[in-house]
Amino acid sequence: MRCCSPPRPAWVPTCSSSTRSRRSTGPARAAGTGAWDWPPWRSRSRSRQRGSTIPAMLLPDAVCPHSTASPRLGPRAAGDEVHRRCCRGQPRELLPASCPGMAVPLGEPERGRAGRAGQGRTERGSAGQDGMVQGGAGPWDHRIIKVGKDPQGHRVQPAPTTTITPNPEQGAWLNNKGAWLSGNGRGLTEGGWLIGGGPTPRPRRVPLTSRAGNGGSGPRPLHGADRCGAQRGGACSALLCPRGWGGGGLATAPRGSPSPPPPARRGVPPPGPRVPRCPLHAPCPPVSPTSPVSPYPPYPRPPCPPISPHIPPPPQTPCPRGAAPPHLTPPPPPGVLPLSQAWGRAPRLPPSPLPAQRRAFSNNKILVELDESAGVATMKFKSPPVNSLSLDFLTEFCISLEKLENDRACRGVILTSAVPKIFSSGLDITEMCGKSTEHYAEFWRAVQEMWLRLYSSNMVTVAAVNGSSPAGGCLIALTCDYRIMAENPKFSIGLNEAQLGIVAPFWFKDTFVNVVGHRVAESSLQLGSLHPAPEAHRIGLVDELVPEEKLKDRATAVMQQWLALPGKGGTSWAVTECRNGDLTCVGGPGIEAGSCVSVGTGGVGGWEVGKLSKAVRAALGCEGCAWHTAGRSAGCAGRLPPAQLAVPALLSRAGGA
Ligand SMILES: CCCCC/C=C/C(=O)SCCNC(=O)CCNC(=O)[C@H](O)C(C)(C)COP(=O)(O)OP(=O)(O)OC[C@H]1O[C@@H](n2cnc3c(N)ncnc32)[C@H](O)[C@@H]1OP(=O)(O)O
Repeated sequence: MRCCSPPRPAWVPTCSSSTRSRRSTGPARAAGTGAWDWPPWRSRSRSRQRGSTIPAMLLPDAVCPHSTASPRLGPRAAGDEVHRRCCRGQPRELLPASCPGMAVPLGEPERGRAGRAGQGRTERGSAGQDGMVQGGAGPWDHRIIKVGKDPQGHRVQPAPTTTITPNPEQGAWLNNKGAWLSGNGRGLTEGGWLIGGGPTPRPRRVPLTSRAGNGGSGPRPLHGADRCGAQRGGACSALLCPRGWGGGGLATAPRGSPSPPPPARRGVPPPGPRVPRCPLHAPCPPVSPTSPVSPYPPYPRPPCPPISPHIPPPPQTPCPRGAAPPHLTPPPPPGVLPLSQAWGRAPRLPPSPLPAQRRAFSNNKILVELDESAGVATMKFKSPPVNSLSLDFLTEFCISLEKLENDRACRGVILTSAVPKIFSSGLDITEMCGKSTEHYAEFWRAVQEMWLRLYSSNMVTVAAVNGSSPAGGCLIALTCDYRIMAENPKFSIGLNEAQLGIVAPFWFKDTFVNVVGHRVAESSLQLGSLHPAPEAHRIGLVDELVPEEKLKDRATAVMQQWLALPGKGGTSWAVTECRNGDLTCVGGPGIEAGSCVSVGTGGVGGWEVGKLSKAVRAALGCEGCAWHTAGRSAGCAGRLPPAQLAVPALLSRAGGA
């Protein structure tokens, strides 16, 4: 129930006050032009000011005192009355849809009343009639559309069908009847209609049936499961509560639907397909038709707890290990990667005396088996024929890794392949040609994220290389703490990009240099060498060779050795950032950002995406910063003064066992 009632944002004005403030700020006309220079109700700017993106247009009319008149007078009459009483004959185009004066859908007989809205700016044709609607002076001068036709020139249905022409730059929308709409893409209101949309304009017509929910005082916020705030980690705004908000659901009209479905009675779902109820929220208790319960939701309402999308909320029982379970740890601030949570994890626990517990989860590309008693997971690549690193693979890799990061039972990961003779063939070449620029960007972001997450993992990472491992496959192995390879001379490993006529990105190169040293890396990269296993061992590219059948056992033994070390048994590292010429610790595993050794001024924020990428960019761009790991330093560490180079070594592990 708590989650079903929609929140009333603290800043939301009541209808009357918002009407007042709108009037007080007044829709100013540009001098001499007669055009409205800015719609004063533009909720977008209001929302921005208040740090919210919820447009005022989505305000509940429940907060409008006028709405009390609605049951008595009926929606039309109430609308007329309020329009006269409060809105002082303002052109309808300039009224917010949350005003009950707009309760009657445009396109109904009232339409004629609106007349012109600003000389020379918008001129409303009758619905369905072709005619020009053009912008006048003002920010939307350029806007010219045809009444009765959509932007593609297709003829559209007469009113109340609405075609929306978005102007993302201005945050304003124009319909085919010349009325300005306001909103931020999460929902647009026009009279008795509420038009769904997304940040990318996706015109959908949704007849507003929710008026029935409170006696018909005006438009209701649209809610669909796809818009549930809780599903995006925010507060739920589910409006499907039968206690008043929308009468149990909003029907979604198919495109071009000629008319809205008949209004529903309060508490009775309207006909038509129902928007699915938010699966994250408990259903509201049934409300009897005669229930004296207020149809309006109580507010302010505490926000729903942050819940990862698609993961059902875990039972909030005490953690058997005595520490706060991960889902009860405070959510990271906005813009902070969840990875940071892993840094703050409680000290490792000694191996459990209980019998070995194994868990496994799998996705299409990767099989993960977690031995809880050992605290070790094995990630097996299973993407035949060659485990190429496609976007899907990389995404699933990062998700699996993050799951393990956040799993308190897991302290180390062994990476290996379930495909015979191939560890990984590297980046999927088909992802790098014939695709859109956006796809390339997404793909490369995924490649980098894979590298960053693995390199910065809080867990011990061991690569059990049981097959060939060119290019990107080699990068995965290089990014681990330790590499064991099957001693099969047919298996080779290396950064062979030069043989393909491409250049290994500099962060591939840096990772390579960190492992094999400068000179070996230089010649190997220049030749694009793929080193057979024995040679790879000789040059230090892999740490040891073992017969293939012993690879798993050896990897497990190495892992135990690492995990037996004090502290987390993992790598110790910190991101350092250059500020005013000084290095500052941004954070690291078990190291609170800003609370560890810092050289120079203050600590900085933590694992914040922007800052991290800035640090990494700076590190890799040799701007005087370095991204360090204990025992290996990436980037341009060589340029740093010795004192700064010593910083990572000074970092002691906090929170170790
Ligand atoms: C723009 C800057 C980018 C810089 C960074 C680039 C990083 C990279 O990782 S680039 C990719 C580099 N990878 C390679 O060069 C590997 C090429 N592949 C091989 O050497 C071999 O395929 C093998 C040793 C991995 C496996 O050999 P084998 O068992 O004999 O299998 P096949 O050669 O017959 O291949 C089977 C099948 O898989 C396709 N394939 C192989 N590698 C890739 C790949 N990287 N991406 C996509 N697809 C790959 C291969 O084409 C075969 O497909 P079919 O012909 O359809 O059966």
